[in-house]
Amino acid sequence: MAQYARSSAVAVIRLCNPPLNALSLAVLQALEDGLKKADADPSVKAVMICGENRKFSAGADIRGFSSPKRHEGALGPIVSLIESSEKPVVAAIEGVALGGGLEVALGCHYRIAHVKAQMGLPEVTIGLLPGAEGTQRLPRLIGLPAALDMITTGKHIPATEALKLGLVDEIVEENTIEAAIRLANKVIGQPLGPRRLSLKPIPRLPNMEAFLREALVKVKKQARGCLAPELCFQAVRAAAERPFAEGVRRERELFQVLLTSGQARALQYAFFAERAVRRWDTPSGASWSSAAPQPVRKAAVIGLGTMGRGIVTSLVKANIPLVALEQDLEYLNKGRKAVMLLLEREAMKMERGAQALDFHNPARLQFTVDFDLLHDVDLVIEAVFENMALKKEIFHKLSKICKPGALLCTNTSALNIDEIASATSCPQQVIGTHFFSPAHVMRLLEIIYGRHTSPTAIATAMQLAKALKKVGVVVGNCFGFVGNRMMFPYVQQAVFLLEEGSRPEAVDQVLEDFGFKLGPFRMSDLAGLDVGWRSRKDQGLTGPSLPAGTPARQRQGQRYSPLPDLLCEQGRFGQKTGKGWYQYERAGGRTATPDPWLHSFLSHYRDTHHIKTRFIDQEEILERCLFSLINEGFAILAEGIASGPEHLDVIYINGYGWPKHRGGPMFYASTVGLPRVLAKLQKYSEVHPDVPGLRPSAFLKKLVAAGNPPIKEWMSYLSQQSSKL
Ligand SMILES: CC/C=C\C/C=C/C(=O)SCCNC(=O)CCNC(=O)[C@H](O)C(C)(C)COP(=O)(O)OP(=O)(O)OC[C@H]1O[C@@H](n2cnc3c(N)ncnc32)[C@H](O)[C@@H]1OP(=O)(O)O
Repeated sequence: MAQYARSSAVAVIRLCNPPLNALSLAVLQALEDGLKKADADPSVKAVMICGENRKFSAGADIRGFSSPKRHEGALGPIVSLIESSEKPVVAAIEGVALGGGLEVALGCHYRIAHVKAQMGLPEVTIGLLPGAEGTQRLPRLIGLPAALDMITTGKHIPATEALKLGLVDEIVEENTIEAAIRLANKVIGQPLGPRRLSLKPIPRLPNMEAFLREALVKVKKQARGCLAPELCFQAVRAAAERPFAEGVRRERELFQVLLTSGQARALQYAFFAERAVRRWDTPSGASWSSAAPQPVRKAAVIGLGTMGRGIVTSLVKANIPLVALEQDLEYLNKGRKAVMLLLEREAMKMERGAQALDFHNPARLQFTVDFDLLHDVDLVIEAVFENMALKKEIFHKLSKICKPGALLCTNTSALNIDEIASATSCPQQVIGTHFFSPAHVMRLLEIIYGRHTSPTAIATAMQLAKALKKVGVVVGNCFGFVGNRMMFPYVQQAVFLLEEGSRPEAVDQVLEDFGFKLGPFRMSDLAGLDVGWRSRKDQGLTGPSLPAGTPARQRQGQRYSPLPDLLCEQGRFGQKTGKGWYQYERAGGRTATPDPWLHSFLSHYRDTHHIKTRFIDQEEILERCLFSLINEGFAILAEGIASGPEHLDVIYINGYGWPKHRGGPMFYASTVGLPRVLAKLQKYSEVHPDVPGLRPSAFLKKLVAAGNPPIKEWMSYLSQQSSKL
């Protein structure tokens, strides 16, 4: 857990807990033992702390925060012990020094880092604060503004920036350990007082009060309901306003508040969920552990509309040579211009600058209308209009032109992957890659396997997600896949609530207060109401193919709301037309304001259809929208479309703006309690028997009958069911 060795007068303590030397109780104990041994040995004149496998430490073992043997009180005293050592202690930072790992380094008298090392205090991202005196030491070392920024955002900073901030004393390009031992030998006998951060004053700012006031406003705005950033702020403020020991006491109090808040548990669940979905499997037995990805040396994107442009940008940023194809020169030139603009912007944001992206080099990014240029690519992403016939035509062409083994991906948000694959002679190479808009920004990549998709194809798509710095989530093939399928009942409830008496701004407010970035109506206006309208027309739910005499508010015996169709018929497509569920300052405007026209339109609609208006409270809005979404999640799990609740949660956090501090919809259901979710669905379903989305799923009922087991056990109840069949 920590090795103790000697390099002449320097004691070397190496933290060992692969892969990232997380500070478990055992590691902390071994570190303390090592420090005491070095202290007791008169032949030891200095100490060097480093990590096994060229990684300093990724911080406290996150699993420890929810284990009965909690370790949160253990690290602070060890950091103090390091600092108070009468022998100089040098931290040799390689790989990562994060959270408690960086706090250990802050206790050391000197810090030396490898040029490629990353440092940070990311506790805020898992709902905590740097509770081992980090909120008190860091501002004393690098000043209040930089410390506040690091602690409230949790960002990782590269060693070069750490050097500029004064966080490390030196960076090295070669052997960090040797350099640290040299430094340790050099500083033997030098006074340690000035190196003890707890004794240093915080560098004063000209107007500390004003700085703190403005910083708090910024932190609150960014936090949107998440507690940790504000409590991190308060801990840092204590550093600015109180002596060290008092600041430490305040830090501990705030840490306890966070630890028991529920948000920390949700965020830590989300941390591990994101890692768990990398270990994908399918009901047919394909799995990450046995499937190997194919290399992607060259790719192609077909279609340079909004999605295609973002996808091209993403691939160029990942340094993958690319052919971008459009149907004709007019579309190609328009698409090329837009892509170049996006890439210029991205290059400006990136540290390495435009040249490193190399997008002006035709060998790296080629625009064409010639399908034959796709003959040597390893992977194609089709991102054309959401139209089955068009997609099938393209895939038929691709299976003739592309080299054997090339992966054929379709960017679709709902269409049947098997039907698209049926147009090819190689259905095993066809896979869905559902990007989210804007595709170069959004982290989620929903990866959909069809009946014939090979394990290699899934592994390659997952590898692609990683190369694009996205979170790939593997799911099965059904209408809307996971994300949109769960979204349908949610949006449907939102619209039904308008019919019954609510307003878009009231519904949005409730869901935004819950933590969504955008409520359902603001989100629909942003995405464009015409997208769903087109899909409903294709499904025969509205438009010319709707049989004459179909009741306005019913389809196949189920409740249907024509409200979104009626808005589209009025040309109200959302932001793009300046009017939708809200009005905007102009077509393409982004500032939504409640629209009196819409309010009177709703009143008139209710009158026409003899709907009695009633006041709908916040609880009902929240429950009907969220519980119907969650209910669909249980159906998805039962059907084997996703292999665990984490998949649904990762999709919702990364693709649909679900508040991460609530852990995703399925985790949220587990915190509400499944019996309550079931009871509420039963209640609403009784009032609205013609709404299938409110009818509790059999799997939810089964889990409740089984006594509301913890989320990590849910899936075992499904396998029990199938083994009985
Ligand atoms: C006791 C003291 C009290 C309070 C103060 C201290 C608090 C803390 O230190 S809280 C922890 C702060 N640290 C972090 O939040 C860092 C978490 N880790 C990461 O962000 C990433 O792992 C990484 C950027 C360091 C590396 O990313 P990557 O290369 O993609 O590797 P993985 O994320 O896949 O990680 C590999 C493997 O390690 C597990 N892991 C990583 N960090 C921790 C950790 N701190 N505790 C426990 N486990 C950790 C990670 O889950 C992966 O394992 P699995 O695939 O099995 O999940």
